[in-house]
Amino acid sequence: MTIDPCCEVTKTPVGEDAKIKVAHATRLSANGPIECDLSGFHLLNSPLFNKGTAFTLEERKAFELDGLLPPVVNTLDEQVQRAYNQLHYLKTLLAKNDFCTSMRQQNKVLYYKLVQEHIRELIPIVYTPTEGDAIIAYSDRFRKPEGCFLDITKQDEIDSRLEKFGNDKDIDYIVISDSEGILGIGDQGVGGIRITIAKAALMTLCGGLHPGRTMSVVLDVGTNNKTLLENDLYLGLKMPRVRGKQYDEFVDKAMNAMKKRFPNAVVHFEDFGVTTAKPVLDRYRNVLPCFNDDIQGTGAVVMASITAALNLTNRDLLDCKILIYGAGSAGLGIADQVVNHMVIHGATKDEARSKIFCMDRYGLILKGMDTNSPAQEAYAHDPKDWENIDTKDLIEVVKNVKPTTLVGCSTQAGAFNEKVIKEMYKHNPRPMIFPLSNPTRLHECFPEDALKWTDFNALVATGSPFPPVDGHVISENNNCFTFPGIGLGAVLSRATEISDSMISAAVDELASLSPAKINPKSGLLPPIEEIQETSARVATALILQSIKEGHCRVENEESPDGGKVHVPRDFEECLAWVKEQMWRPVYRPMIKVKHSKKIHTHQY
Ligand SMILES: NC(=O)C1=CN([C@@H]2O[C@H](COP(=O)(O)OP(=O)(O)OC[C@H]3O[C@@H](n4cnc5c(N)ncnc54)[C@H](O)[C@@H]3O)[C@@H](O)[C@H]2O)C=CC1
Ligand SMILES: CC(=O)C(=O)O
Ligand SMILES: [Mg+2]
Repeated sequence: MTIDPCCEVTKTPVGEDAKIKVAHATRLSANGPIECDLSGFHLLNSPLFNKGTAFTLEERKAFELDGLLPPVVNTLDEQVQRAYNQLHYLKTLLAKNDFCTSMRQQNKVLYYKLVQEHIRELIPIVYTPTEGDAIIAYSDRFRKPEGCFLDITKQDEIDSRLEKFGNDKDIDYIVISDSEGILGIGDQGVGGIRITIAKAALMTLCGGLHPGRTMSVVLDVGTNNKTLLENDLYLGLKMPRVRGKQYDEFVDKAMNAMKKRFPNAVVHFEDFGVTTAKPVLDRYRNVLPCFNDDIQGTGAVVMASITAALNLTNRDLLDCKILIYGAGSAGLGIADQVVNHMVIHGATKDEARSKIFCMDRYGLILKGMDTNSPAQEAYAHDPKDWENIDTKDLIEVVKNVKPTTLVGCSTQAGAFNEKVIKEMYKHNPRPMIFPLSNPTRLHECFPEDALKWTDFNALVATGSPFPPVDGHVISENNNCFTFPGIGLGAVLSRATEISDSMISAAVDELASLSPAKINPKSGLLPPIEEIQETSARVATALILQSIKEGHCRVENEESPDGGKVHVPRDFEECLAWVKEQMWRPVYRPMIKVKHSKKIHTHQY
């Protein structure tokens, strides 16, 4: 059985005699027929190849499906309509999430088409916030495994477990988590596999990566979640989370094995714990192409929202003062991204850092506090400037900083209360207020309140989706606006690394797409309905920057037509090159072949 997204077949006959001429237009061509050597029940049970009632009469003959399907042949649109009707009978969000999961396991094209057609309604079901509840309930609601489970007690099996997903050039993108800091719901043990599946699915939905070429991996190192440990049905390792040297060695073995087996894959770190996320990123970012979504993806989307808000209100980047409430992975990632961006746009590092104020559970981060992590110490302010001020009190800190931007990534629901917001508004006529803590119930404030308390002058963007408030669109300030484009760009350029300046280029591109410059009420970020176009543009900006920096490897590769791959330097031409390689949920004609060139067992 094979799927070779590199192969574009120019003729479209079905059957074993089909004369197949392969014309490689681009490395990942997303059009044309695909080869398949499955038939009968095996084919119907293969989510990547299954078309269900949409198999044509010719395909039913060629693939031995006669008698296994009712006689009517449906179009994809008809199937989507039927699936959408079924979804509507379901009463709870979790039941809808289950329905979508099982559809993804049956028929990928139909799943992605359904979600794409109803993206605003369904993204909160297949991603945050509902996915968080599905992760909490993973062991209780488990039906069918997806993804790759690497187990700290079975380290000699790492490679053989990865091998089941292919070889060498089979995988473009790996999402990996150790599950310690899932969304805002903490340590979820083995259930964290689902965040890697959800993020990989968004790479396809939003970033156009082929669903058979992404991979989801959980590192099971135990859990400190008491509820899970006490649950008889818990499916992961029932032991306390392993830390320190043993943990580091396990991560190291896993990363080396991935690099060896899938040398072209980009690695996306997701929802590691606050003490491991940054060290793991720092350890591997020069070893293989990788990024941490919570740190860099979130930093990038927040920086883009800040830029869009500044453009809207004619303010300068260097006039910003940013108060970050919750200095963990996301908070410090945002701080780092703002500093990088300011430096790229002309500030010195010290000047840029002086604009950032971080608060954590022990109050404003000041130099010499023994609770500071090394990453927090970089943003510590001089205690002399804060004498006689209660730095544990957010209102007092707001009063003294007079921030232009208030960002929440603390998981402290309601922390941005009326007094805090009104204090901010006193000093700033167009405050930027970004409560980012997921899921929705943990947001530091709700958009309706923030707008009401500021006479509708606040520029609000939130971590999870919210409906508009009195005609004001609330943008979802979620890393799903950046990681798909960053990942796609890194995959297509075959980036050797993902540098800060490549991410800054992505930020500028995303900010330039803000609809607020045309209509101030229409949100800081482009609508989710345009996410594929947005991701393609973000990817293009990243690729062009990777070329400037010498991080683009794809031009060393042989092009399918015999020469070397050439990436166009003109933005619009490069964008077309990117789009040509993006996978889309359409049924491609299928060619029956006897034997596959490659086996990807995970496609079954
Ligand atoms: N919108 C988006 O795209 C993203 C949202 N998030 C959300 O941000 C939140 C934080 O995520 P991470 O940074 O990954 O978690 P984390 O655990 O690394 O950081 C949370 C930080 O909040 C601090 N904190 C706890 N109580 C506090 C208090 N009372 N006052 C001030 N700080 C306090 C913790 O000490 C910790 O440093 C989560 O809810 C997560 O879902 C995270 C990444 C992306
Ligand atoms: C969105 C995301 O990555 C988080 O909440 O962790
Ligand atoms: Mg995350």
